[in-house]
Amino acid sequence: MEAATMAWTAAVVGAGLVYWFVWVMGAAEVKGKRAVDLKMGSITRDKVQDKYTQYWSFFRRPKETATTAASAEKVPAFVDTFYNLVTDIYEWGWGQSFHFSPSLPGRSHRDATRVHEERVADLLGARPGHRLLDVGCGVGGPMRAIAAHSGSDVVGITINEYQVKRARAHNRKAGLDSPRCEVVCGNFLSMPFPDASFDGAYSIEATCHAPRLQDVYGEVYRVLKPGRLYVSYEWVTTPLYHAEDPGHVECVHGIERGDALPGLRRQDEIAAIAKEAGFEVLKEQDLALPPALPWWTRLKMGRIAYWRNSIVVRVLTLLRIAPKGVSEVHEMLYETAQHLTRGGETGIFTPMHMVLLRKPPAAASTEEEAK
Ligand SMILES: C=C(CC[C@@H](C)[C@H]1CC[C@H]2C3=CC[C@H]4[C@H](C)[C@@H](O)CC[C@]4(C)[C@H]3CC[C@]12C)C(C)C
Ligand SMILES: C[S@@+](CC[C@H](N)C(=O)[O-])C[C@H]1O[C@@H](n2cnc3c(N)ncnc32)[C@H](O)[C@@H]1O
Repeated sequence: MEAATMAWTAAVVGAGLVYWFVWVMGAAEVKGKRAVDLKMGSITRDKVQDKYTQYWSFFRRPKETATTAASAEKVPAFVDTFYNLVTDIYEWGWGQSFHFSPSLPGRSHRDATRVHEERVADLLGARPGHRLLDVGCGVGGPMRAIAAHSGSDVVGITINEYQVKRARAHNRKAGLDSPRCEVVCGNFLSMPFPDASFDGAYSIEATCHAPRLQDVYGEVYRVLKPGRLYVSYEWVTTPLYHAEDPGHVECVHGIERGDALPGLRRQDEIAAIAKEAGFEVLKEQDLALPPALPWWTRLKMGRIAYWRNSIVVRVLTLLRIAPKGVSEVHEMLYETAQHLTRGGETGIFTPMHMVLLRKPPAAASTEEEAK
Protein backbone atom coordinates (compact mmCIF):
# COMPACT_ATOMS: atom_id res chain seq x y z
CA MET A 1 0.00 0.00 0.00
CA GLU A 2 1.27 3.44 -0.85
CA ALA A 3 2.19 5.80 2.00
CA ALA A 4 -0.56 8.24 1.02
CA THR A 5 -3.22 5.53 1.00
CA MET A 6 -2.01 4.29 4.38
CA ALA A 7 -2.14 7.79 5.81
CA TRP A 8 -5.69 8.27 4.50
CA THR A 9 -6.82 4.92 5.86
CA ALA A 10 -5.31 5.73 9.28
CA ALA A 11 -6.99 9.15 9.25
CA VAL A 12 -10.41 7.72 8.36
CA VAL A 13 -10.16 4.91 10.94
CA GLY A 14 -8.91 7.40 13.56
CA ALA A 15 -11.77 9.78 12.86
CA GLY A 16 -14.22 6.87 13.01
CA LEU A 17 -12.85 5.84 16.40
CA VAL A 18 -13.09 9.35 17.79
CA TYR A 19 -16.68 9.59 16.51
CA TRP A 20 -17.58 6.24 18.10
CA PHE A 21 -15.94 7.09 21.42
CA VAL A 22 -17.21 10.61 21.74
CA TRP A 23 -20.61 10.71 20.11
CA VAL A 24 -21.81 7.14 20.38
CA MET A 25 -20.16 5.72 23.51
CA GLY A 26 -20.06 9.13 25.14
CA ALA A 27 -23.82 9.47 25.37
CA ALA A 28 -25.40 9.17 28.81
CA GLU A 29 -27.07 5.88 29.69
CA VAL A 30 -30.37 7.73 29.66
CA LYS A 31 -29.50 9.33 26.32
CA GLY A 32 -29.80 12.76 27.88
CA LYS A 33 -26.53 14.68 27.87
CA ARG A 34 -23.81 13.88 25.39
CA ALA A 35 -20.11 14.27 26.03
CA VAL A 36 -19.90 16.99 23.39
CA ASP A 37 -22.46 19.03 25.33
CA LEU A 38 -20.39 19.16 28.53
CA LYS A 39 -20.38 22.77 29.70
CA MET A 40 -19.44 23.79 33.18
CA GLY A 41 -22.68 25.38 34.28
CA SER A 42 -22.58 29.15 34.35
CA ILE A 43 -18.76 29.27 34.40
CA THR A 44 -17.18 30.70 31.25
CA ARG A 45 -14.76 28.33 29.44
CA ASP A 46 -11.62 30.21 30.43
CA LYS A 47 -12.51 30.20 34.17
CA VAL A 48 -13.20 26.48 34.64
CA GLN A 49 -9.69 25.52 35.75
CA ASP A 50 -9.44 28.46 38.21
CA LYS A 51 -12.85 27.73 39.68
CA TYR A 52 -11.91 24.10 40.17
CA THR A 53 -8.68 25.11 41.95
CA GLN A 54 -10.63 27.49 44.21
CA TYR A 55 -13.18 24.78 44.98
CA TRP A 56 -10.49 22.26 45.78
CA SER A 57 -8.54 24.52 48.12
CA PHE A 58 -11.73 25.38 50.01
CA PHE A 59 -13.02 21.83 50.50
CA ARG A 60 -9.60 20.17 50.93
CA ARG A 61 -10.09 20.26 54.69
CA PRO A 62 -13.86 19.80 54.99
CA LYS A 63 -14.25 19.88 58.78
CA GLU A 64 -12.51 23.27 58.99
CA THR A 65 -14.97 24.75 56.51
CA ALA A 66 -17.82 24.11 58.91
CA THR A 67 -16.21 25.03 62.19
CA THR A 68 -15.27 28.67 61.63
CA ALA A 69 -18.24 30.95 61.13
CA ALA A 70 -16.48 32.91 58.38
CA SER A 71 -15.86 29.88 56.20
CA ALA A 72 -19.26 28.31 56.99
CA GLU A 73 -20.79 31.44 55.48
CA LYS A 74 -18.91 30.81 52.24
CA VAL A 75 -20.17 27.22 51.89
CA PRO A 76 -23.27 27.95 49.73
CA ALA A 77 -21.16 29.90 47.21
CA PHE A 78 -18.67 27.05 46.93
CA VAL A 79 -21.49 24.51 46.68
CA ASP A 80 -22.82 26.60 43.80
CA THR A 81 -19.38 26.46 42.13
CA PHE A 82 -19.29 22.69 42.70
CA TYR A 83 -22.61 22.24 40.90
CA ASN A 84 -21.46 24.44 38.02
CA LEU A 85 -18.53 22.07 37.67
CA VAL A 86 -20.34 18.74 38.04
CA THR A 87 -23.96 19.12 36.88
CA ASP A 88 -23.32 18.19 33.24
CA ILE A 89 -21.01 15.31 34.15
CA TYR A 90 -23.63 13.98 36.58
CA GLU A 91 -26.36 14.17 33.93
CA TRP A 92 -24.09 12.58 31.35
CA GLY A 93 -22.95 9.67 33.52
CA TRP A 94 -25.82 9.21 36.00
CA GLY A 95 -29.06 10.77 34.78
CA GLN A 96 -31.43 13.47 36.02
CA SER A 97 -31.66 12.26 39.65
CA PHE A 98 -28.56 13.13 41.66
CA HIS A 99 -28.86 10.54 44.41
CA PHE A 100 -28.41 6.85 45.24
CA SER A 101 -31.03 4.17 45.79
CA PRO A 102 -30.99 0.55 46.98
CA SER A 103 -30.61 -1.90 44.08
CA LEU A 104 -33.77 -3.83 43.20
CA PRO A 105 -33.46 -7.44 42.01
CA GLY A 106 -34.11 -7.77 38.28
CA ARG A 107 -34.92 -4.05 37.91
CA SER A 108 -32.96 -1.31 36.17
CA HIS A 109 -31.17 1.56 37.97
CA ARG A 110 -33.79 3.83 36.51
CA ASP A 111 -36.61 1.84 38.14
CA ALA A 112 -34.74 1.66 41.46
CA THR A 113 -34.26 5.43 41.39
CA ARG A 114 -37.94 6.06 40.71
CA VAL A 115 -39.10 3.67 43.45
CA HIS A 116 -36.81 5.45 45.97
CA GLU A 117 -38.34 8.79 44.94
CA GLU A 118 -41.95 7.56 44.99
CA ARG A 119 -41.39 6.31 48.52
CA VAL A 120 -41.00 9.97 49.55
CA ALA A 121 -44.38 10.87 48.06
CA ASP A 122 -46.00 7.87 49.80
CA LEU A 123 -44.45 8.76 53.17
CA LEU A 124 -45.81 12.30 52.81
CA GLY A 125 -49.25 11.03 51.80
CA ALA A 126 -48.98 13.42 48.86
CA ARG A 127 -52.06 13.81 46.63
CA PRO A 128 -53.59 16.09 43.98
CA GLY A 129 -54.11 19.59 45.34
CA HIS A 130 -51.04 19.43 47.59
CA ARG A 131 -48.17 21.86 47.06
CA LEU A 132 -44.85 20.24 48.02
CA LEU A 133 -41.42 21.76 48.51
CA ASP A 134 -38.30 20.01 47.12
CA VAL A 135 -35.37 21.29 49.19
CA GLY A 136 -32.24 21.14 46.99
CA CYS A 137 -33.91 19.93 43.81
CA GLY A 138 -30.98 19.46 41.40
CA VAL A 139 -32.18 19.24 37.80
CA GLY A 140 -35.53 17.92 39.01
CA GLY A 141 -35.47 14.13 38.46
CA PRO A 142 -37.17 13.45 41.83
CA MET A 143 -39.57 16.38 41.41
CA ARG A 144 -40.96 15.03 38.15
CA ALA A 145 -41.27 11.48 39.51
CA ILE A 146 -43.07 12.69 42.65
CA ALA A 147 -45.40 15.05 40.78
CA ALA A 148 -46.30 12.30 38.30
CA HIS A 149 -46.75 9.60 40.96
CA SER A 150 -48.78 11.62 43.48
CA GLY A 151 -50.56 14.23 41.37
CA SER A 152 -49.20 16.96 43.70
CA ASP A 153 -47.63 20.20 42.50
CA VAL A 154 -43.97 20.61 43.43
CA VAL A 155 -41.81 23.70 43.92
CA GLY A 156 -38.06 23.06 43.93
CA ILE A 157 -35.27 25.25 45.21
CA THR A 158 -31.59 25.03 44.27
CA ILE A 159 -28.64 27.34 44.85
CA ASN A 160 -27.41 26.77 41.30
CA GLU A 161 -28.79 28.93 38.47
CA TYR A 162 -27.63 26.48 35.78
CA GLN A 163 -29.63 23.67 37.44
CA VAL A 164 -32.70 25.93 37.39
CA LYS A 165 -32.38 26.25 33.61
CA ARG A 166 -31.81 22.50 33.16
CA ALA A 167 -34.70 21.58 35.47
CA ARG A 168 -37.13 23.95 33.73
CA ALA A 169 -36.14 22.57 30.31
CA HIS A 170 -36.65 18.98 31.53
CA ASN A 171 -40.00 19.89 33.10
CA ARG A 172 -41.21 21.41 29.83
CA LYS A 173 -40.10 18.33 27.89
CA ALA A 174 -41.88 16.02 30.35
CA GLY A 175 -45.12 18.04 30.11
CA LEU A 176 -44.76 18.92 33.80
CA ASP A 177 -44.18 22.62 33.42
CA SER A 178 -45.44 25.27 35.88
CA PRO A 179 -47.79 25.06 37.80
CA ARG A 180 -47.16 21.28 38.18
CA CYS A 181 -43.43 21.77 38.74
CA GLU A 182 -41.74 25.09 39.46
CA VAL A 183 -38.07 25.78 40.10
CA VAL A 184 -36.64 28.69 42.07
CA CYS A 185 -33.01 29.73 42.47
CA GLY A 186 -32.27 30.41 46.14
CA ASN A 187 -30.58 29.41 49.35
CA PHE A 188 -32.37 26.81 51.46
CA LEU A 189 -30.85 28.39 54.57
CA SER A 190 -33.08 31.40 54.01
CA MET A 191 -35.91 30.56 51.62
CA PRO A 192 -37.95 33.07 49.61
CA PHE A 193 -41.31 31.53 50.65
CA PRO A 194 -43.96 32.77 53.10
CA ASP A 195 -44.56 31.01 56.44
CA ALA A 196 -46.92 28.00 56.39
CA SER A 197 -47.18 27.89 52.62
CA PHE A 198 -46.54 24.17 51.84
CA ASP A 199 -48.56 20.97 52.39
CA GLY A 200 -45.42 18.84 52.58
CA ALA A 201 -41.67 19.01 52.04
CA TYR A 202 -38.80 16.69 51.24
CA SER A 203 -35.06 16.76 50.69
CA ILE A 204 -33.13 14.03 48.90
CA GLU A 205 -29.39 13.94 49.61
CA ALA A 206 -29.19 17.73 49.67
CA THR A 207 -29.19 19.02 53.26
CA CYS A 208 -25.74 17.41 53.77
CA HIS A 209 -24.42 20.58 52.06
CA ALA A 210 -25.61 22.78 54.96
CA PRO A 211 -22.93 23.76 57.49
CA ARG A 212 -25.65 23.62 60.22
CA LEU A 213 -28.56 21.24 59.69
CA GLN A 214 -30.57 23.25 62.26
CA ASP A 215 -30.70 26.14 59.80
CA VAL A 216 -32.32 24.17 56.94
CA TYR A 217 -34.67 22.27 59.24
CA GLY A 218 -35.67 25.59 60.84
CA GLU A 219 -36.51 27.02 57.42
CA VAL A 220 -38.50 23.95 56.37
CA TYR A 221 -40.39 24.12 59.68
CA ARG A 222 -41.24 27.77 59.02
CA VAL A 223 -42.64 27.26 55.51
CA LEU A 224 -44.65 24.09 56.33
CA LYS A 225 -48.29 24.32 57.35
CA PRO A 226 -48.94 23.05 60.91
CA GLY A 227 -49.59 19.30 61.06
CA ARG A 228 -47.77 18.67 57.74
CA LEU A 229 -44.89 16.29 57.05
CA TYR A 230 -41.26 16.58 56.00
CA VAL A 231 -39.15 13.62 54.74
CA SER A 232 -35.40 13.82 54.40
CA TYR A 233 -32.79 11.37 53.07
CA GLU A 234 -29.62 12.31 54.97
CA TRP A 235 -25.94 11.54 54.29
CA VAL A 236 -24.43 10.40 57.62
CA THR A 237 -21.77 8.24 59.20
CA THR A 238 -23.16 5.13 60.90
CA PRO A 239 -22.28 3.66 64.32
CA LEU A 240 -19.68 1.50 62.48
CA TYR A 241 -17.56 4.61 61.84
CA HIS A 242 -14.64 5.01 64.24
CA ALA A 243 -12.82 8.33 64.31
CA GLU A 244 -9.66 6.58 65.60
CA ASP A 245 -9.44 4.40 62.49
CA PRO A 246 -7.29 6.21 59.86
CA GLY A 247 -8.91 4.18 57.06
CA HIS A 248 -12.36 5.37 58.13
CA VAL A 249 -11.19 8.98 58.43
CA GLU A 250 -9.58 8.91 54.96
CA CYS A 251 -12.76 7.45 53.44
CA VAL A 252 -15.04 10.06 55.03
CA HIS A 253 -12.69 12.93 54.11
CA GLY A 254 -12.64 11.61 50.54
CA ILE A 255 -16.45 11.67 50.46
CA GLU A 256 -16.58 15.18 51.91
CA ARG A 257 -13.91 16.66 49.60
CA GLY A 258 -15.39 15.25 46.40
CA ASP A 259 -19.02 16.08 47.23
CA ALA A 260 -18.78 19.64 48.58
CA LEU A 261 -19.69 18.69 52.14
CA PRO A 262 -18.77 20.84 55.12
CA GLY A 263 -18.43 17.74 57.37
CA LEU A 264 -20.62 14.63 57.53
CA ARG A 265 -22.95 14.34 60.52
CA ARG A 266 -23.47 11.26 62.69
CA GLN A 267 -26.65 9.24 62.25
CA ASP A 268 -27.63 9.75 65.90
CA GLU A 269 -27.49 13.56 65.60
CA ILE A 270 -30.31 13.91 63.08
CA ALA A 271 -33.40 13.29 65.24
CA ALA A 272 -32.08 15.58 68.00
CA ILE A 273 -31.55 18.42 65.49
CA ALA A 274 -35.06 17.88 64.08
CA LYS A 275 -36.57 18.13 67.56
CA GLU A 276 -34.53 21.25 68.27
CA ALA A 277 -36.12 22.81 65.17
CA GLY A 278 -39.58 22.02 66.61
CA PHE A 279 -40.45 18.84 64.67
CA GLU A 280 -41.93 15.62 66.02
CA VAL A 281 -39.90 12.63 64.80
CA LEU A 282 -42.40 10.07 63.45
CA LYS A 283 -39.94 7.62 61.91
CA GLU A 284 -36.22 7.15 61.41
CA GLN A 285 -34.67 4.38 59.31
CA ASP A 286 -31.46 3.73 57.42
CA LEU A 287 -32.91 2.62 54.08
CA ALA A 288 -29.54 1.09 53.13
CA LEU A 289 -29.70 -1.65 55.77
CA PRO A 290 -30.67 -5.23 54.78
CA PRO A 291 -32.98 -6.50 53.42
CA ALA A 292 -32.25 -3.54 51.11
CA LEU A 293 -29.65 -4.45 48.48
CA PRO A 294 -26.47 -2.36 48.16
CA TRP A 295 -26.81 1.16 46.78
CA TRP A 296 -23.12 1.23 45.72
CA THR A 297 -23.23 -1.64 43.15
CA ARG A 298 -24.17 0.86 40.46
CA LEU A 299 -21.06 2.93 41.28
CA LYS A 300 -18.85 -0.18 41.20
CA MET A 301 -20.32 -1.57 37.99
CA GLY A 302 -19.66 1.74 36.25
CA ARG A 303 -15.87 1.48 36.50
CA ILE A 304 -15.28 0.59 32.83
CA ALA A 305 -17.62 3.35 31.76
CA TYR A 306 -15.70 5.87 33.95
CA TRP A 307 -12.45 4.82 32.32
CA ARG A 308 -14.04 5.34 28.90
CA ASN A 309 -15.50 8.67 30.05
CA SER A 310 -12.10 9.77 31.25
CA ILE A 311 -10.63 9.15 27.76
CA VAL A 312 -13.58 10.90 26.12
CA VAL A 313 -13.11 13.94 28.35
CA ARG A 314 -9.36 14.05 27.63
CA VAL A 315 -9.90 13.78 23.88
CA LEU A 316 -12.56 16.49 23.98
CA THR A 317 -10.28 18.77 25.99
CA LEU A 318 -7.44 18.13 23.54
CA LEU A 319 -9.77 19.01 20.64
CA ARG A 320 -10.84 22.12 22.64
CA ILE A 321 -14.46 21.01 22.53
CA ALA A 322 -14.53 20.70 26.34
CA PRO A 323 -13.00 23.49 28.44
CA LYS A 324 -9.66 23.02 30.24
CA GLY A 325 -10.22 21.75 33.77
CA VAL A 326 -12.97 19.25 32.94
CA SER A 327 -10.51 16.35 33.13
CA GLU A 328 -9.50 17.35 36.66
CA VAL A 329 -13.15 17.55 37.72
CA HIS A 330 -13.76 14.13 36.18
CA GLU A 331 -10.73 12.67 37.99
CA MET A 332 -12.00 14.11 41.27
CA LEU A 333 -15.38 12.41 40.73
CA TYR A 334 -13.69 9.14 39.84
CA GLU A 335 -11.80 9.21 43.15
CA THR A 336 -14.93 10.20 45.03
CA ALA A 337 -16.69 7.17 43.60
CA GLN A 338 -13.98 4.94 45.16
CA HIS A 339 -14.47 6.56 48.58
CA LEU A 340 -18.25 6.28 48.36
CA THR A 341 -17.98 2.61 47.39
CA ARG A 342 -15.63 1.96 50.32
CA GLY A 343 -18.04 3.80 52.63
CA GLY A 344 -20.88 1.58 51.44
CA GLU A 345 -18.96 -1.69 51.57
CA THR A 346 -17.63 -1.07 55.08
CA GLY A 347 -21.03 0.18 56.22
CA ILE A 348 -19.50 3.27 57.88
CA PHE A 349 -21.54 5.63 55.70
CA THR A 350 -25.09 5.78 54.37
CA PRO A 351 -26.59 8.30 51.92
CA MET A 352 -30.16 7.35 52.83
CA HIS A 353 -30.83 7.81 56.51
CA MET A 354 -34.54 8.60 56.27
CA VAL A 355 -36.35 10.81 58.78
CA LEU A 356 -40.08 11.45 58.68
CA LEU A 357 -40.91 14.61 60.63
CA ARG A 358 -44.10 16.48 61.47
CA LYS A 359 -44.67 20.10 62.32
CA PRO A 360 -47.03 19.79 65.31
CA PRO A 361 -50.65 20.74 64.55
CA ALA A 362 -50.62 22.90 67.67
CA ALA A 363 -47.78 24.96 66.19
CA ALA A 364 -50.43 27.25 64.67
CA SER A 365 -51.79 28.48 67.99
CA THR A 366 -48.32 28.61 69.62
CA GLU A 367 -47.01 30.77 66.76
CA GLU A 368 -50.04 33.09 67.00
CA GLU A 369 -49.53 33.45 70.76
CA ALA A 370 -45.85 34.28 70.27
CA LYS A 371 -46.74 37.22 67.95
C1 LIG B 1 -25.80 13.50 46.61
C2 LIG B 1 -24.68 13.82 46.01
C3 LIG B 1 -24.34 13.23 44.66
C4 LIG B 1 -24.46 11.72 44.63
C5 LIG B 1 -24.21 11.07 43.27
C6 LIG B 1 -25.32 11.42 42.31
C7 LIG B 1 -22.80 11.42 42.70
C8 LIG B 1 -21.68 11.09 43.69
C9 LIG B 1 -20.44 10.71 42.85
C10 LIG B 1 -20.86 10.97 41.42
C11 LIG B 1 -20.12 10.32 40.30
C12 LIG B 1 -18.94 9.68 40.48
C13 LIG B 1 -18.16 9.11 39.37
C14 LIG B 1 -18.51 9.77 38.02
C15 LIG B 1 -17.77 9.10 36.84
C16 LIG B 1 -16.27 9.15 37.06
C17 LIG B 1 -18.15 9.78 35.53
O1 LIG B 1 -17.51 9.14 34.44
C18 LIG B 1 -19.66 9.75 35.30
C19 LIG B 1 -20.40 10.41 36.46
C20 LIG B 1 -20.05 9.75 37.81
C21 LIG B 1 -20.61 8.33 37.85
C22 LIG B 1 -20.67 10.64 38.96
C23 LIG B 1 -22.20 10.62 38.88
C24 LIG B 1 -22.90 11.23 40.08
C25 LIG B 1 -22.37 10.64 41.41
C26 LIG B 1 -22.64 9.16 41.52
C27 LIG B 1 -23.67 14.70 46.72
C28 LIG B 1 -22.93 15.66 45.88
C29 LIG B 1 -24.15 15.29 47.99
C1 LIG C 1 -26.86 16.02 45.32
S1 LIG C 1 -27.92 17.23 44.72
C2 LIG C 1 -29.49 16.40 44.94
C3 LIG C 1 -30.52 16.99 44.02
C4 LIG C 1 -31.89 16.31 44.06
N1 LIG C 1 -32.41 16.26 45.40
C5 LIG C 1 -31.80 14.94 43.45
O1 LIG C 1 -31.86 13.98 44.23
O2 LIG C 1 -31.68 14.85 42.23
C6 LIG C 1 -27.97 18.47 46.00
C7 LIG C 1 -28.80 19.67 45.66
O3 LIG C 1 -28.83 20.56 46.80
C8 LIG C 1 -28.70 21.88 46.32
N2 LIG C 1 -28.16 22.74 47.39
C9 LIG C 1 -27.03 22.58 48.11
N3 LIG C 1 -26.88 23.61 48.97
C10 LIG C 1 -27.93 24.44 48.79
C11 LIG C 1 -28.36 25.66 49.38
N4 LIG C 1 -27.66 26.26 50.35
N5 LIG C 1 -29.51 26.20 48.96
C12 LIG C 1 -30.25 25.63 47.96
N6 LIG C 1 -29.88 24.48 47.36
C13 LIG C 1 -28.75 23.89 47.76
C14 LIG C 1 -27.76 21.77 45.15
O4 LIG C 1 -27.81 22.91 44.35
C15 LIG C 1 -28.29 20.50 44.49
O5 LIG C 1 -29.36 20.84 43.68
